Amino acid sequence: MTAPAQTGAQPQATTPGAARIHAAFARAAQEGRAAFIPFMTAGYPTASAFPAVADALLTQADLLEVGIPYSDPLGDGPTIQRASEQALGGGTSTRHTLQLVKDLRARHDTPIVIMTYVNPIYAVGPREFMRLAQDAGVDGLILPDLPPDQDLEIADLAAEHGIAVTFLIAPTSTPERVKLVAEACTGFLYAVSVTGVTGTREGAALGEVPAMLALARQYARVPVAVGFGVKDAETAHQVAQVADGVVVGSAFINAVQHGQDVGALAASIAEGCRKD
Ligand SMILES: O=P(O)(O)OC[C@@H](O)[C@@H](O)c1c[nH]c2ccccc12
Repeated sequence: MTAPAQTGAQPQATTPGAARIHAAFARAAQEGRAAFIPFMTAGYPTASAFPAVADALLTQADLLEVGIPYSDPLGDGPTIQRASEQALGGGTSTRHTLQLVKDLRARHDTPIVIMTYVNPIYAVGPREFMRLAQDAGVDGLILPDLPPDQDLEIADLAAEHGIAVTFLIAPTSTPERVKLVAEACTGFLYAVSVTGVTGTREGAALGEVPAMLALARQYARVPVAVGFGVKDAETAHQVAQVADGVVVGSAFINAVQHGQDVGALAASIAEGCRKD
């Protein structure tokens, strides 16, 4: 396995999920690309239509991020909030999300990471949640509202079940915070491109992102992905110059909502992820 671009550090594969995630980043890097990581809310637009949307994304994805719909999503902008409400209204629960992922993993070998706030994990029960996630073939968890120094139970249980964890940093994170978060990540590190909610980055400048990544790379033993506000091949290409992975969420929710061709958009953004 090769190290993530620009770090020289060897990713430490602490779990089978981490190994699969690191391999996906390494494969993309070998091909001269940042890993392409599309996001989709589970059960959106409906529970029955979700698998086809996910299949379209998975044909292009290096990793797929699946969101557990949740009623109080602090970090989510209006687009993803609406998708969550619609999915919840259609009956997509946390358990159902894990079943949808299990069905996807039966058809695809691409690593799948679950984005969830901690409440849905506690609602099911952390141990039961991890058991179901492992059984579904979940490779990693993205935990946007879990400070890695506050709840060691979740990260420990994830590791016990072979699942990697990802925490977030933002341009406002202090150097101490960046160090803490970067060292706690076992899958990849998620760097938020802006301070704010999903889907909101405006303008073309990368701003503080390169400095944030340079700091994160001093501590992270895992690849670093950037998300928030990437919406097309052009913005993906810009982020791909500095990041090991590019996360795209709201643009795909919008495409589904407007009946656009998700596979075509994914192909175009995946092409934008090349590093040149
Ligand atoms: O929607 P955007 O701007 O493309 O950003 C990705 C983001 O949606 C996805 O990773 C995500 C969805 N919900 C989240 C909550 C917190 C952090 C990240 C997320």
